[in-house]
Amino acid sequence: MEEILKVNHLKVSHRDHKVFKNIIWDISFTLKKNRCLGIVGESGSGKSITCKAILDLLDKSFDVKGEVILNDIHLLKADKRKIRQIRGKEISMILQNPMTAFDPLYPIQEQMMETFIENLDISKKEALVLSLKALEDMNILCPKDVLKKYPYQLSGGMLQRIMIGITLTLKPSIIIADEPTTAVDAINVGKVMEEFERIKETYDTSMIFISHDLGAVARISDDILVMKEGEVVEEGETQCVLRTPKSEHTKYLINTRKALTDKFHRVIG
Ligand SMILES: Nc1ncnc2c1ncn2[C@@H]1O[C@H](COP(=O)(O)OP(=O)(O)OP(=O)(O)O)[C@@H](O)[C@H]1O
Repeated sequence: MEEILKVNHLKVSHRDHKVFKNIIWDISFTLKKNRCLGIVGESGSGKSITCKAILDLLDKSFDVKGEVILNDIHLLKADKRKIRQIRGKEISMILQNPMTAFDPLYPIQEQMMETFIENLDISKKEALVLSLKALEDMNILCPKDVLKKYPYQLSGGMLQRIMIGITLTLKPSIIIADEPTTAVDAINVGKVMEEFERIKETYDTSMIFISHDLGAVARISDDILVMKEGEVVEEGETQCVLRTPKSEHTKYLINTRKALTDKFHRVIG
């Protein structure tokens, strides 16, 4: 299977005055074309830092070593302009909190149009058509009204679905979704997850899906990477790893998830 993104011996450390801390020890993995790689691990295991390091989104207090190769381009060696282009066109990130991705001062329509004009080099008229289509594709009701709203007038779930719509319109080769349901209310979590399943089925894209929720990762990913304290403790095809986990930590995550599900079933009878 064709590999689209290769991460080799990634190491990340952080320096705050005289305090030095290793965050990612030495991890390697690949994202295969048209597959979804789930990265699972408890809070603080290094999932977000790994993805930010890949996209050069960490500030100067972090030191990043190793190789990140996207279609033969070495991202950690590429100049800032090239990286910015890649972030817009090749790799898109869907963040934990969609509220932070939107500017509170402008209506959704203006922000969507600006993003499309900047990244797709199209006219205002075309950008408006695309904005409407992006919301329609997400099955968002009354899309014309939604476009007129300010971010604070919409729920976290709605904003995240709009974010997904924007991302899909840009047609990146890779989508990185970092805990995309964290800021979404319980009622809308299902809808956002359904959108991710639809992306997998319908679009020609490869995806990294990060979550501390093993259930969500199991539902969406083809391959899985289990992280603990900045290291990869297990990797492989998701169904295979979940059926026959080798690492004690994977077993622990599976049992924790099972205990939660059992409790839920007891509560709802
Ligand atoms: N800005 C920062 N400065 C210093 N250390 C940081 C910073 N951001 C994260 N870290 C540290 O890096 C480690 C990994 O954090 P990271 O955010 O990648 O974890 P995570 O697995 O994504 O957790 P979560 O599920 O809570 O988002 C943690 O020990 C965290 O304290």
